[in-house]
Amino acid sequence: MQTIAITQGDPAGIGPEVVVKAFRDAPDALRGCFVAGDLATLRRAAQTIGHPGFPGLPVARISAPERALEMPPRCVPVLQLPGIPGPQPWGQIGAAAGRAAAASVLWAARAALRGEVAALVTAPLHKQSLAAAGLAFAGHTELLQAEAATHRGLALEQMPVRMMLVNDALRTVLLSVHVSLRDAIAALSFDRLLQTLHITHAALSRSLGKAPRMAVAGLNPHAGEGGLFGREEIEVIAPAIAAARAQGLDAQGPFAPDTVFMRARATPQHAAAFDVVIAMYHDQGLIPVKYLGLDRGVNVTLGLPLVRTSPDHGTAFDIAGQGVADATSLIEAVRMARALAAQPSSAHA
Ligand SMILES: NC(=O)c1ccc[n+]([C@@H]2O[C@H](COP(=O)([O-])OP(=O)(O)OC[C@H]3O[C@@H](n4cnc5c(N)ncnc54)[C@H](O)[C@@H]3O)[C@@H](O)[C@H]2O)c1
Ligand SMILES: N[C@H](C(=O)O)[C@H](O)COP(=O)(O)O
Repeated sequence: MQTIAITQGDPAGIGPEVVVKAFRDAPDALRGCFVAGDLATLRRAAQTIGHPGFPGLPVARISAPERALEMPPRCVPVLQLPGIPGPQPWGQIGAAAGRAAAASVLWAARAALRGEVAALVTAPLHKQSLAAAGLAFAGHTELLQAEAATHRGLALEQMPVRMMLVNDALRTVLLSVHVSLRDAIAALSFDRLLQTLHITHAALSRSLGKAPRMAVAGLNPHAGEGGLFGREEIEVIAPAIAAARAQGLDAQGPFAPDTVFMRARATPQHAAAFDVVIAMYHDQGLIPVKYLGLDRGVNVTLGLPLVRTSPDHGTAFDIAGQGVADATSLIEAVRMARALAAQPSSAHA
């Protein structure tokens, strides 16, 4: 069994406590996992889930990733990172919290790129704390892209990545992620959509074992209604789909964005018509997935030469430190990371 690094997340948020909960509630799934971060932060998190008769979980310092394999179930192994800031006030944006979250992700990313861990699972960080710490990345996706490009000696545009959100009913891949809606519309181009289709096709062909049926959502209401409500479908989206089809990909659309997710959703009564929906911007894709339940979704970065998954929720500052946060999404992220890492080629997972 290989080891998986879990990043601690923002110490002011629910990341550390969902991590310790996952070790408590899913010891089999968490076998071989360890936390890259700060021991005191994880010990404080373990206290949040203690109650009379259950004093919390043991949190043990390990000296190297492979030591995680020797840990008994329901013990949280932590690889203490040098210089990482310790516990921070719950629910507050801060530069020290951003530095701590970033240190954990950077360590885990580099370990994964060197092949020292099989995958990384990232607990949520707060993007404003990351910015306060002086890191010019919108989130994990952009930071990991930059680390991977540097590791390979490539320019950023030579390491294109995409965000995929998955639950048991839907998959969606986003054309653009953390940009304003105005910039997202500007980012829609023939090349970017074609590249998104190729990245999605490559990743899902590996994980599904067959070419994915890809539905492309329109940008405008009713996919433009024949040009009455916008021309992007006619001028950009349809030509990119046609080019992808000519290259042998199973891409269809553009479909009306308000109904394509319904058609792609798998239910016990209804087989999904598509394996994935390509969404034209962040909220178009993420609202349908998150609306089905934050506990069910997993965020996977496609295009990286490493496996990275994450829960689909954020730092939830409103409930941090109370021990009430649901760890299901993190547990699902660990299961998915293990499955992706076990594929014959996990590159561009
Ligand atoms: N993977 C990540 O690092 C990640 C993912 C999403 C958001 N974020 C960041 O997190 C910060 C806060 O984002 P937000 O407030 O928009 O979304 P959020 O997901 O943190 O919270 C939205 C709502 O869902 C609830 N919630 C979230 N996770 C929960 C859980 N595990 N159990 C129970 N309730 C839960 C919260 O209490 C809140 O009411 C932002 O900086 C955002 O960018 C990070
Ligand atoms: N857009 C993601 C979501 O809402 O789930 C989230 O912000 C995470 O982004 P990174 O994986 O890039 O941190």
